[in-house]
This record gives sequence, structure tokens and C-alpha cells, in this order.
Amino acid sequence: MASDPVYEATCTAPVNIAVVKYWGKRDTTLILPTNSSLSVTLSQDHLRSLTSARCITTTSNNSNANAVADRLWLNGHEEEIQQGGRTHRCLAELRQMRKDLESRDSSLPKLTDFALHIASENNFPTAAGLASSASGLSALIATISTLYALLPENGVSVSDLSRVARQGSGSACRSMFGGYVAWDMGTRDDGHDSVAVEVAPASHWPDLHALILVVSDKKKGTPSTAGMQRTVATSDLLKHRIDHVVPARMDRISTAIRNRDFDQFAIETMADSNQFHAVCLDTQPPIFYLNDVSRAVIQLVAELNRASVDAGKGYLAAYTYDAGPNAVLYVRERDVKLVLELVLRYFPQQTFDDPFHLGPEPAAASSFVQGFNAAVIPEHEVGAVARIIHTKVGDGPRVLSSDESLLNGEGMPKSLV
Ligand SMILES: Nc1ncnc2c1ncn2[C@@H]1O[C@H](COP(=O)(O)OP(=O)(O)OP(=O)(O)O)[C@@H](O)[C@H]1O
Ligand SMILES: C[C@@](O)(CCOP(=O)(O)OP(=O)(O)O)CC(=O)O
Repeated sequence: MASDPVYEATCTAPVNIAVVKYWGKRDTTLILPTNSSLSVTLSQDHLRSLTSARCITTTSNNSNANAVADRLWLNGHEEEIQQGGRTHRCLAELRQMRKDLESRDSSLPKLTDFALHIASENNFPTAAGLASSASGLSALIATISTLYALLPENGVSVSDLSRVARQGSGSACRSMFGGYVAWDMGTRDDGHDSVAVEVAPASHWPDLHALILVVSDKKKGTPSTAGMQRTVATSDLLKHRIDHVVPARMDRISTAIRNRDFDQFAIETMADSNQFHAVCLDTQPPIFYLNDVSRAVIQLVAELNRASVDAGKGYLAAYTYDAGPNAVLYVRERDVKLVLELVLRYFPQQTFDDPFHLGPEPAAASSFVQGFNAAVIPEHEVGAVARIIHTKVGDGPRVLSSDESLLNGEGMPKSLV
């Protein structure tokens, strides 16, 4: 007996960390932002969401009474796909795009007739302020668009797919591209022009590294989705930011990236992070994402840069913080050793295995930069920074082979918790 054809795809997608922050929606259903934003996509060699999706043909799943319903497993646990919820809307939109394709080409298999089984795993903590929603939703869109052949040769661009990802989680639209990515806020009410665009590929400025100082990987207090709408409703400073700060900053930071101008990139990145946390503080009741350790990291980086700029050597590191206490430091490859040495001295680690082998020598000199004030912050206890992840700018979603699938022959997750 001939076996049913298998329609399945597996992809990974990256995390992105914004340098101009998205904070505020003008439409909460379509996820249309109140300002444009810009991010750096981080390498999937270190942080990634891996997703497999399979069309469940009725014969291969005739024992399952729910055969017609889409199902999703996240890190081995089944998650409900809520009717009208974000994931549900993304799946509906992708199905519609596939239907359009099938109606134009009758030789294509009618994949939209089948339910989908989707399994996904993040190789880092979920919902902990490490942008899991961005990589997770982007991996979902990348995988199903691969399964449905929603490809440039069929008239579907990456920006078109970013429009779908945006409706899963705003920041996810930027993870559809590698490198340096802008999310144009757009002006249309239907969101058609609110899409991600590539500012520059990773290869344009490949030596930008990221050090993620994980201060806490616990679930955060105020989720971004709720927090940002509280800011929209109550903060006057947000209006100033939207009208008078972000548009010019988007231009300046795009130019800095095109010119590989780290000083300008660092100035804009740190100013934008500071302003984002200022609008959080300007929210009623105020939202606090930074803690004492986050603030100590800011002081340390500020002092390092001051000394370096005074010595005529320019900026060495740029900090940025999302909706949590974890710091992300952007550093050029040539300066990673020095910045790591500094971070490890003030925030010692039990163990730190550097994947790039750029860590400091055990007996490295302790005078970092001429004029650096070593008393700027105290040396912290082991554990103040729980973990350091060292990664760098990377590429966009990747298509993997079926060997890497998270689903077994019956279309069920290989690892169920
Ligand atoms: N691999 C995945 N596949 C599908 N959905 C995912 C995946 N990973 C995360 N999500 C969705 O994203 C949610 C977490 O988003 P949330 O914004 O709370 O956290 P975060 O993205 O880690 O933090 P932040 O956006 O502040 O950086 C999960 O509850 C889940 O719904
Ligand atoms: C602080 C941020 O990380 C906020 C991210 O918000 P989300 O994209 O997680 O929010 P939703 O669209 O409601 O899912 C800044 C940024 O990534 O630009």
C-alpha cells in the first residue's frame, strides 16, 4: 500500500534585541506600533527557537478525534491555541496565503485542508525577558511558510511574512531578517505598511558581538503587552518620544549602521534604552524593570566609555535593557576581551566558557583603560549576574532537514513533558 505523502517543515529563528525600542500600540489587535523600532538579530548558534510543523492527513491520524484541530506543543507541553488569539490569527493568515497560491496553481496539494501539528523548543528560558516571543513566533511563521511554499518565487516576500509575524508578537516581525532590521511603523489602519525591512545584512557589519548579562531569568513582573498599553494611556513623556525623538533617532542609527560607526551606534542605543525606561517610570503606576544590578552595569559601562573617550579611543560598549533587568552589551570584536575582563571582575562567575574563546587570560592586567575609576561600583558577589551569554550578530531564519524534526512519524512531539 502506498504511504501518505509527508508534508512537514522544520526551521529555526533568532532572537533580536532592539536598539530603538518598540513600546506602545496604536492598534492592539493588528499589533500596530506607536513608533518605528530597530534591532540587531543575534546568532542562532547560541539562542534560537526550533519549530517543526506537519500537515496531519486524516489517514495518518485517524485515531485522533481532534484530527481537524491545529495543535501546538511548546517545550514539550501542549499549549491551547485560543480561537481569535494571536497564534490562531497568524495560522489563519498563513492558510489564506496558501489558499491563494492553491487557487492560482491547481497542481499544488491542498494543504489547507489538513490540521497542523506544531512543536517548538527554545534553547533558553521562555518568557523571561530574553525575547522568546520574538524568536518563537518568527520560527512559527518561518516554518509554516516553508511548509506552505510561501516563498519569494511564489510572490511572497520576507516583509510580507513579517506582517504576519507582527500579529503574533510585535518584535517578532524583526526576527524574520538577519543583521540590522527596522520595523517601519506604517500609517495605514489595516497595517499593510507596518513591516520589517533589512537595514543591513549581518555580513555588512559582522564583528558586532553581544554579551547578555542574565541578572534574572525568572518570569517578569509586568509583561510587555500589558505594560506598554499602560504607558500609552498614562505617559506624557511617551508622546514626546514618539513625535520628537524616535524619528530622528531611527535616521541617525541607520546611518551609524551603514557607516559602521560604533560611537554613534552606542550613543543612540544607550540613550534609547534610558528613554524607554524613563517612559516606564513615567507610567502610572510606574513600571520598574531595572534593578540595582542593572543600574550598576550601566554605571560601569558609562565609566568605561568616559575613560576611553577621554583617552581619545572612543566608545567601547553600549548597554540596552528590554522589559526586565538583563543587560545586553553590544561590543566590537576587538574590544570583547577587555569588556569581558571588566564584567567578570565586577560580576564574577562560577564558570564561564566563552564560545568565542575571547575571555580574559587568568592573570590579565586590571588597569582597563587609562583614567578608569575602578571604584565606580563595588565588586559584586558571585551570582549577582547569574549567567553571561556571549553571542554576535547573525542571520535570519534557517530551514533545517527532516532529521532535525521535533515530530515523530505520527506527527506527535518526540519529547512530551
Ligand atoms: N518557541 C515558541 N513558539 C511559539 N510561541 C512561543 C515560543 N516561545 C515563546 N512563545 C510565546 O511567547 C510567550 C512569551 O512572551 P513574553 O513576551 O512574555 O516573553 P519574552 O518574549 O521572553 O520577553 P520579552 O518580549 O519581554 O523579551 C510565550 O508564553 C508563548 O506564548
Ligand atoms: C521592550 C521590548 O522588548 C518590547 C517587546 O514587546 P513584545 O514584542 O514582546 O510585545 P507584543 O507585541 O505585545 O508581543 C522592545 C523591543 O523589542 O522593541
